Amino acid sequence: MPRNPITARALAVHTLRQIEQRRGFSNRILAEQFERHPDLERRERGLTTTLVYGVLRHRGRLDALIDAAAARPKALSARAREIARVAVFELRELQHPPHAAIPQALGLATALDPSGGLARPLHAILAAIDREGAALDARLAAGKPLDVLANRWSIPRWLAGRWLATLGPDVALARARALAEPPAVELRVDLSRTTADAVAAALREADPKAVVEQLPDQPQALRVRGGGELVRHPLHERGLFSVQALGAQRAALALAPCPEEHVLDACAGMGTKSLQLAELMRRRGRLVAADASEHRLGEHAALRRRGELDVDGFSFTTVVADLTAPEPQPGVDDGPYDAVLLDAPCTGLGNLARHPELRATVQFDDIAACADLQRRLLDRCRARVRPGGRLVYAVCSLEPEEGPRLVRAACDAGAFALEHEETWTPEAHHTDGFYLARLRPT
Ligand SMILES: C[S@@+](CC[C@H](N)C(=O)[O-])C[C@H]1O[C@@H](n2cnc3c(N)ncnc32)[C@H](O)[C@@H]1O
Repeated sequence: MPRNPITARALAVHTLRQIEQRRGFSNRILAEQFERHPDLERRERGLTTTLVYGVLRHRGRLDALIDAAAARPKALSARAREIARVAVFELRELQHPPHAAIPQALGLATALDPSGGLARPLHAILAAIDREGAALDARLAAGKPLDVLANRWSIPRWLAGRWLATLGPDVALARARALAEPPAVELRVDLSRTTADAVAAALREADPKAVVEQLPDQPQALRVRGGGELVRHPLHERGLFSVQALGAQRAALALAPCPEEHVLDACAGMGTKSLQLAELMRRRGRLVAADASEHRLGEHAALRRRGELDVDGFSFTTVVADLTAPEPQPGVDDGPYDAVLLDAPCTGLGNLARHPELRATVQFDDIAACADLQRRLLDRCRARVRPGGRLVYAVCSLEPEEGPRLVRAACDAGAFALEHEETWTPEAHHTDGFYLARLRPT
């Protein structure tokens, strides 16, 4: 007999457990699960994605609601709590009717424990939240600012305290609200080979329900909602667009590499910005993409093909190197560069909407640890820029120690002159948090 296909709710619970146990990136673990269930229909994949990201974004609030409704909240096993979180998210955030959300959750609980020992307390919790959820949510939204940020908006308490101190309650609350929203997919169009109009038209044709927005002051950018899995689109396969957040798109633009220049993409990772640098260089000159992770650089073979980077007059090399090392790194230190992009490793705290699992994994001490690594990378990368050349320092975090404070300290120490600075915030720009600075070594 054919096995029953897995349901979206069951797969969401399993994926959430995996993300928590492996402390992994949500997008990678979800993609891995979809690969294991290739027969899952598009609609079910969509619901699984909504449930996984929604529960991660609202976890603090869902737990506060469950704790308020449960007779013995500590008695819930980790899996039972995950089933409850999914159902409460459906009831409170998606406004799914109880007759859809509750029996599904009870079915999962009964499959785990056929005696009903799990389903009975779960039923009591969900019935209470169905009856009183609006009042419970109103209570979470009405306390002291620190409690509201932590309980209603699911910001880790230590981070909520920092935001209140540095941003004040209004901005902290606006940021937390913005980070609770599912973000649109942002795309960068390769303007050296096509136009934003042409890509927008192709996306609308592929999915007439997709909402594709062009941004007047960012001609390379598109913002898409509901367009399905865009990385499967043929134009993505040809490298004519890349998935990249708006602020991140600005880093290479701020560096403004020219054709024939010698450019270093320090911390190139999987190469999204390397491809953009090549586009801006019109595929002429020399581009070195370096990173400590051989695994991440492994993506560059596909990038080379998608981006048509193997052309006469353009040298694109990929180098595994620790860019903090004091000794010269072969393949990287073969001459000073006209321009260096340092897209530094960071806490990722600007990305809490797109990577909501970071709410649970990033800790206070990580900020100082990242800032220390960033300082060493900035110092070594400065030595790689030719006199008169330029460096763009960028991070997807809005914590001052990783961005403006670090850059100011380097400028105050006489290492650089600050030429340009940009900060992209979720509350003001409806995108991921991003900071960048263009610096001239002095
Ligand atoms: C923010 S990610 C880069 C993302 C990439 N630029 C992109 O656009 O896809 C930071 C990168 O820094 C790399 N990294 C961390 N420590 C490093 C070091 N000491 N030397 C070189 N690269 C390092 C990580 O492997 C990671 O790929």
